[in-house]
Amino acid sequence: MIEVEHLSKIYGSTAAVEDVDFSVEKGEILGFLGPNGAGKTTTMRILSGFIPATAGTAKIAGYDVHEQSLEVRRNIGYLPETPPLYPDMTVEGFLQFVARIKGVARKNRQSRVDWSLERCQLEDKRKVLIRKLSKGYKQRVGIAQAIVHDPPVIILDEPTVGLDPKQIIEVRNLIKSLAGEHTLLLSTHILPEVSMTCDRVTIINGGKVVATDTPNNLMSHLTAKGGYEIEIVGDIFSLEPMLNDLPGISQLEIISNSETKHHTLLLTTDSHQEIGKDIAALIINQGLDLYEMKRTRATLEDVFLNVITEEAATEGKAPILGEKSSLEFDGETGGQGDGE
Ligand SMILES: Nc1ncnc2c1ncn2[C@@H]1O[C@H](COP(=O)(O)OP(=O)(O)OP(=O)(O)O)[C@@H](O)[C@H]1O
Repeated sequence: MIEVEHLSKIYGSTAAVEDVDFSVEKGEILGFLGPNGAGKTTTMRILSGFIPATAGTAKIAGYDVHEQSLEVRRNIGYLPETPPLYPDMTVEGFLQFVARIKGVARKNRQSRVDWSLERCQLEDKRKVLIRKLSKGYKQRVGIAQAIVHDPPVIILDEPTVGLDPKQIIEVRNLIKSLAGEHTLLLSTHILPEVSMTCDRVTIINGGKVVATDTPNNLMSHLTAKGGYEIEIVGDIFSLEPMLNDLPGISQLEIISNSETKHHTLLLTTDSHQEIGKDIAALIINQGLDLYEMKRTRATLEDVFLNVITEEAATEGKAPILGEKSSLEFDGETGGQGDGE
């Protein structure tokens, strides 16, 4: 449904997007994940026909975004980072207006408007002026205007930015409910958003695609970096060398309280072997009290940092871990909503 090949956009001397390839299958939600300035908005603006690419091709539902822009506009619903709303119109009036300019036949307009109001849970706000709505409701109107002409492809640029945690959950549920009958491309710099919402994720950094896979596959590539977190009480002098000698353990960190003899063991394993029972046996045989033992696995954060660090290393650049600050690891930090 969305096919992007060798897409590039150069602004003067800045390559905002460089040789980007990805595709989105019918009914799928693809997350487009990257830190600020990665090239997400630029790619989405090219796909929705707002700006031309410098090189490469992009097709929406089989139509070339450059050569067949009219067909592309009919087949696409786009929510930019800032929704294009008219504050002095009512919700229903605005959706009627958008349906008209998007070419919905007069006889179908009211049913399309009613459908999008219902899908976005806006029915009781239909007569309210847009300027009187909370940020969360405005975002729903933004999504409603993107789907009112029933496009098969929906592109959403950072749809949950600035929403409070309750609004974030509501908008994510709405997005998930649109998949299946629609194909969605969703940009975000919030890591948990992709694992919660998307079927696959394309990671973009510095204008280039650095990985594409399902969130689970991306994480399982790093299972080798999993390990165990263990809480024990007792004397651990003889346990420490035994653990270090145990095959499959690549790293051992111990945080101890010498007064209470309470120790937290952080073990990193370097293989796919399950060695939990061997570790537990060693602890018990040493006469220590085992309070808690849990498996720790790679997270999407690890995947993201891993791929962008590898990318920087292969290009001879310094690792860009500093950019971590522009990527939210905790998606529930919005907090601008004015209540619903
Ligand atoms: N009109 C423009 N003129 C010049 N440079 C631009 C323009 N638009 C974007 N850029 C640059 O292109 C790069 C990619 O920007 P883009 O907005 O696509 O990133 P993004 O991943 O969407 O980031 P954000 O989440 O901050 O919007 C950045 O370095 C940006 O400064």
